[in-house]
Amino acid sequence: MTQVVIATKNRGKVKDFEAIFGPLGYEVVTMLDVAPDMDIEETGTTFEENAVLKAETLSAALQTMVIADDSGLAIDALHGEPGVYSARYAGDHDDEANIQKALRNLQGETNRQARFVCVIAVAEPNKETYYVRGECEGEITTEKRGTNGFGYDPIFYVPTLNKTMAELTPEQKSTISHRGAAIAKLKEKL
Ligand SMILES: O=P(O)(O)OP(=O)(O)OP(=O)(O)OC[C@H]1O[C@@H](n2cnc3c(O)ncnc32)[C@H](O)[C@@H]1O
Ligand SMILES: [Mg+2]
Repeated sequence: MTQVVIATKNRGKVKDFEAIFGPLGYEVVTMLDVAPDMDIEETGTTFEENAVLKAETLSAALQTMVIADDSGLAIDALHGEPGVYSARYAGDHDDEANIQKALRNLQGETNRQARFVCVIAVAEPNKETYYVRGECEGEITTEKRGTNGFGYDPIFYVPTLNKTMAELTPEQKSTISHRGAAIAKLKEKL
């Protein structure tokens, strides 16, 4: 089976990638499998910078093609916060604390418009790195709903489906999500 190496340690993202690459006949391999002790510091100020950084660092270490995903939530009323800091907004990868901070900062706010952004970078030895970007529009709820997915999914409402991201199956999520949109663009390039 052909392997795709993803420079991530986020099990939620891995599930999203498997939902899309699995049916295409690819085996998804991640940093948890091939480089569990490696930590790539996300020093960039944009999703693009961080995605390229993660893909190129792991690709150089493994000398193989690597895909990386840098993503996050941009809330209009909070001027795009938490943005590239989505994973470490309130606590390092503490989804619950991050959600509570977002809800607290939006208390009494009527503008709930937000979008998920996903930039996927592809790095390969001796080739030029490239990236694609996907977005998904939604609204921040006032309380959590649903238990699927990860991160901010329980408070991200998708008006067209009348559900939060956490109320969707992984397959449903991939058809409308920022990650699904980015992977669709990626498939055209691979
Ligand atoms: O860097 P890696 O190891 O890939 O994993 P990470 O969780 O640190 O990933 P990011 O640096 O890209 O930060 C993305 C954060 O944005 C949020 N996020 C991204 N995509 C999401 C999605 O589909 N649903 C909910 N939250 C998401 C979530 O809090 C993630 O931790
Ligand atoms: Mg990260």
